[in-house]
Amino acid sequence: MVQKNNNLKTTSNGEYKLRSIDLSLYYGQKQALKEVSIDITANTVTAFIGPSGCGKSTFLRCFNRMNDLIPDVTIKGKVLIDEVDIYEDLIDVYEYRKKIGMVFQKPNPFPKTIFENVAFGLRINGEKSKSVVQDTVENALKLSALWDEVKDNLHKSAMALSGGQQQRLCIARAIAVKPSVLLMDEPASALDPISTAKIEELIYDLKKDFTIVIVTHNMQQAARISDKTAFFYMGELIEYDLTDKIFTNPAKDATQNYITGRFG
Ligand SMILES: Nc1ncnc2c1ncn2[C@@H]1O[C@H](COP(=O)(O)OP(=O)(O)OP(=O)(O)O)[C@@H](O)[C@H]1O
Repeated sequence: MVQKNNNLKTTSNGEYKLRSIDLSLYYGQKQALKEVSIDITANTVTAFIGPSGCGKSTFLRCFNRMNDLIPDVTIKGKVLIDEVDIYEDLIDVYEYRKKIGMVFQKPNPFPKTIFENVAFGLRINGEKSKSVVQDTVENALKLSALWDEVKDNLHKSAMALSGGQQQRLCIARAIAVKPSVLLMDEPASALDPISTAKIEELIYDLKKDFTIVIVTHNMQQAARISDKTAFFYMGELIEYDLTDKIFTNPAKDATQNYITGRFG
């Protein structure tokens, strides 16, 4: 059973791992995010919920500057990681992206062995020590609750794994380079219920070491695994609070209507 942390620190700015301040984002003329401000505490799970097209994924992608890759995007406001504004011109995007791991909706292992998938980021970072690579791969696979299933097949193709195993492999690949933040965009929506349960347990375990932000359409999932929940609607952050509060006694009618299935 997932244990929630209902005593999250929310007082002083210095305590937050991730923040956005009045963040607006436009795709061309179309405004997809409207002055979104949020503070996320380290070592918590935060769920972004809301109807399709409300801006959840766009907002998630602001935290690793993935929207920079999309032409004609304009971003106003601030995004801070460890109190550093990541949209400041001087920041080294390559360096700070190492702090952020990302897991996508569909598992996307490389057509390489299981071992090489997890070792990939270390190799890119120039790690030469065989024993460091070996130990890191093993630890990442253990943290991702995949080690026991793959330890005898590390040099077989990752493509032969099941969808759920592939997704845990992608989590292992993301955490092998020791980010401090894990962004997950509907990481279980393409998986069967058993694999989904494994990913949910894993997310809960990983928050000891990582700050996790997850976009999900599955409200039961948000209720089960997250400490705080942010409800978005039409590009606005409508309500952000402890998950138990959002799902039992939300402050806004729109949140209430959404969680009770009245729209979305
Ligand atoms: N690359 C893009 N170019 C133009 N518009 C985009 C782009 N990506 C998203 N949008 C638009 O921005 C708005 C927010 O989209 P986004 O994908 O962030 O929403 P979402 O809440 O994650 O939706 P879903 O739950 O369906 O994934 C939508 O109107 C979408 O059409």
